[in-house]
Amino acid sequence: MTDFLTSIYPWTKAFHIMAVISWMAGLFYLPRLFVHHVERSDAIDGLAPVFEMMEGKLLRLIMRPAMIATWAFGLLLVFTPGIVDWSAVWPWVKGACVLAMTWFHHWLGLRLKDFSDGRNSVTGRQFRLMNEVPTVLMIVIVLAVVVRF
Ligand code: HEM
Repeated sequence: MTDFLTSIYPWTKAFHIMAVISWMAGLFYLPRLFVHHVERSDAIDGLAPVFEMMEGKLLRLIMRPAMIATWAFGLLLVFTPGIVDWSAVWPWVKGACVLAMTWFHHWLGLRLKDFSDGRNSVTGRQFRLMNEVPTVLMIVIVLAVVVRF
């Protein structure tokens, strides 16, 4: 099994990176959609359900499968022999940031449910601030895996 994981390592990493790009695209865009949902949807009748449809499709059809694929390929990389040196700092930093990114994904899902239940209480400004969370985490993760401090 470990020989097999070693032989497919470049493929696993390639698909991990593709999944990461897709997941990140959604994590960056969904909070932006929420900003406009909060600030603009009262201006035009029928706009709020259009936002909800776009947000729901982004979350369910792109972000959720991409998050699952990121985790699946990432864990295959973890189990590939010789890839992760647990005595180094970077895997722990990356692990903590990845857990925070996963929490952020679920936080967005809860906010979407609030919108569909008509009880959103987060302001556009707060969504703008939260939009920085995946940016900061992404910077730390990429530095951790590439620079390997
Ligand atoms: C979801 C759980 C994740 C796990 C378990 C995981 C695990 C791993 C592992 C073990 C590697 C292999 C490092 C190597 O080949 O030397 C890797 C590579 C990589 N990961 Fe992740 N990762 C996860 C999520 C993420 C996220 C969220 C990002 C970006 C925001 C990311 C970006 C990368 C990049 C860019 C590489 C390639 C680094 C290189 O070329 O050496 N990963 N990941």
